[in-house]
Amino acid sequence: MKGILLVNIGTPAVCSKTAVGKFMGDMLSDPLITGMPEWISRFLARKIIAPFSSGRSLNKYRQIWRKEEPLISPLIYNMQKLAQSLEEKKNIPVEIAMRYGEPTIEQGLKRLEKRCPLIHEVIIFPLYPHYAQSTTQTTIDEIGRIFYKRAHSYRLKLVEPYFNHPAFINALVKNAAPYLEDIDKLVFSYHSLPVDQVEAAWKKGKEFDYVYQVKETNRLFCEKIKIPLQYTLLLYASQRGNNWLKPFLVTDIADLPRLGWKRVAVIAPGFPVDNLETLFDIDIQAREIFMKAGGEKFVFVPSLNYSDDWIEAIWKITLGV
Ligand SMILES: C=CC1=C(C)c2cc3[nH]c(cc4nc(cc5[nH]c(cc1n2)c(C)c5CCC(=O)O)C(CCC(=O)O)=C4C)c(C)c3C=C
Ligand SMILES: [Fe+2]
Repeated sequence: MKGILLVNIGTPAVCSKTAVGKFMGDMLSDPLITGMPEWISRFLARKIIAPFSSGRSLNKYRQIWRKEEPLISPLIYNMQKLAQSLEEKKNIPVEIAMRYGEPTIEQGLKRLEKRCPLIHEVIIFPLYPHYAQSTTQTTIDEIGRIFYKRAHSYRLKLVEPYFNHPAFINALVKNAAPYLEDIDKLVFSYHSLPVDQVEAAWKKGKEFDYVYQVKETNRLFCEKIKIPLQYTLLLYASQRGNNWLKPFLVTDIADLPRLGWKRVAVIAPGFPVDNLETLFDIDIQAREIFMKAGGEKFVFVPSLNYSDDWIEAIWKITLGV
């Protein structure tokens, strides 16, 4: 029997300062996130960054946290719904796991093992379509650590970045099409990254090249939906420093009304399920900046979440067809 583990970056367990601080502390202790040695990352994360900036992040989480039952983070909610639908539609056990926070990857694997004692293959499906050391690589490393600690009696299949898979592009197009009428510009928003991390990986080839991969997704999306690439704009969001990939969404979105683009749609193909970075950084923060700068219409394109086309895409990507 086979099983699927959907993996994402993580989210706080509850909407409180302690939980947000813990999540940020775990994440920012990872040398693959910070690019610094482990002991420095750990010290800065737990003693300085988490205590001092968790209040600001909590304020953002408060605005996007689910207001109806279940009162959980949207990222967990969307992943649970996705797992449930995938399991029902494809008749395969599916669990979810987080790189930071819970359920951990180890807990996710144990849940699959418990549910299916005869499991012979676990397919790890990262909810990051593009390679980054802070997502793809740290997930691979964590799985390595888990497998080193104790013996496992099944084989592992790790799904590679699927930024150009036709089924992923098809799901993006089907999901976005209803939102793209009557707009002047389509903005592709991707998570920004430290330039040194991107450059170090890019030298290894296209399989590791974040910027190449996001541009490929955009090109294939435009080709499929039949809109010229010139009608779109690539911006990077959620940067945490100046030497991160530019142009930044928060600065450049404010220029668009002055340039004559007063009606925009923003899509974030790097996030298959909605989370803080889409629901706050784009739908709340970028919207406010754009409208204050004279924009007339701001359309937020929701992530794929648990749509049927996305479930079909996961299935095809998993099977390698
Ligand atoms: C494409 C996906 C992501 C990349 C690449 C990424 C890089 C990255 N992130 C941080 C620091 C933080 N990320 C935080 C939250 C967060 N990040 C992603 C995705 C990517 N991060 C998601 C999906 C989420 C959370 C979502 C949720 O709970 O809904 C946070 C915490 C909160 C905040 O204030 O934003 C931090 C901090 C770094 C430093 C980095 C690359 C080096
Ligand atoms: Fe992040």
